[in-house]
Amino acid sequence: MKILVLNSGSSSVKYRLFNGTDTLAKGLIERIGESGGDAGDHEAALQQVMAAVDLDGLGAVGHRVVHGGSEFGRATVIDDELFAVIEGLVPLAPLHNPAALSGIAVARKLLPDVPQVAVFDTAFHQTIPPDGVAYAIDASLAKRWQIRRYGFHGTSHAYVARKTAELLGLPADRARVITLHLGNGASACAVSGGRSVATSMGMSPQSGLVMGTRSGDVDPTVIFHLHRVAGLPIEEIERSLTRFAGLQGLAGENDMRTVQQHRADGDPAATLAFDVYCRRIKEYVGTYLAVLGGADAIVFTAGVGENSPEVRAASLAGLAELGITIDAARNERSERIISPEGARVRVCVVPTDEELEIAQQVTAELQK
Ligand SMILES: Nc1ncnc2c1ncn2[C@@H]1O[C@H](COP(=O)(O)OP(=O)(O)O)[C@@H](O)[C@H]1O
Ligand SMILES: CC(=O)OP(=O)(O)O
Ligand SMILES: [Mg+2]
Repeated sequence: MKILVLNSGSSSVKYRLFNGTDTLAKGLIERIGESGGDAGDHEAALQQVMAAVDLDGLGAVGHRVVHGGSEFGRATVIDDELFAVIEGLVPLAPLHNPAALSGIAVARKLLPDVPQVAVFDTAFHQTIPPDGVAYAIDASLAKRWQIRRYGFHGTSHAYVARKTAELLGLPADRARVITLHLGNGASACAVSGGRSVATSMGMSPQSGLVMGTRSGDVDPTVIFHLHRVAGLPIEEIERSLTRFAGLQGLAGENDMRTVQQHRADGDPAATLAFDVYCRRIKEYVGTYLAVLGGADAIVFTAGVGENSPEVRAASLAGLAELGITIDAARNERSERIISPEGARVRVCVVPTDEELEIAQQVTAELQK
């Protein structure tokens, strides 16, 4: 079946046209809404995508939808009701869900007879047990306002955990894998027998690891303090913690390649940013080793995870006592397995492929 996959991000749209698992066409429209960007807004970007690909004989459109709330554990065909649900979740994923909604709206208008299917970042994390999703806050408030951990990047964590188990010949129903998705957004996940049991992002894609422009974990008092003592309006605090935090906040650069260059040149701010970034990863690895009771594999993926030997080495340094070591030469070459022969915990580099995973989930859903 011919499937168009749309991965609409906060400022970009990635698209890929599949026939089965073969890629017929793909592309990226970047810096949407910025001066000199590829498109003025998401709608214009999606019109460009639709004009660029041959839509003849298309069987379905698969949409990456970041926030699906509590209800969706699998890919779901989009009708008016689901569209409204995704709209209702915009406050919980303000950087991401609006982009997906424009993609769905444009695709429905141009292709009214083609099924549109949503694949949610949150779906894979529906298996996290109640004690892994509840925040210890007033339970009546949490219930009324849907406050809980949802978790994100699920499509990527699911794909990479499965690929890792295949690569290492681990039994799919028992493998314990810690997946580290380090892209612009970044999150860690503990996967037991192919099911997510813990993840670092929470109610929104804001908590957990340090990211390009997002803070990751901070004490909530930071927000009260910035409001009450520093006098910043709440919108400005949100902007600061989502757009001017993370690597950007610490080093003035959101791109890990630039941070690494400045660090190599001896810039103290870039050095601190790199160290905070890697230390946070190590803290989550320790947490998930405890949650899983040990791990068969730790796997790095996405832009930073797949391409930065420095981040991989620093994040797992000093863990030999726990059976975790990295072979420097293998790491430098970004080989699939970067732990030494015979290591108790295998350390891997496995490229993610959210678009392929979305296409496969869409096919499975429509053939059900
Ligand atoms: N060779 C590299 N070394 C370090 N970081 C890299 C390298 N290549 C890409 N990256 C980083 O990967 C990040 C983007 O990851 P990616 O998975 O493409 O993001 P997205 O979430 O937009 O899909 C950027 O911070 C970029 O700096
Ligand atoms: C959920 C999320 O953070 O996505 P991205 O990494 O694409 O921003
Ligand atoms: Mg991404």
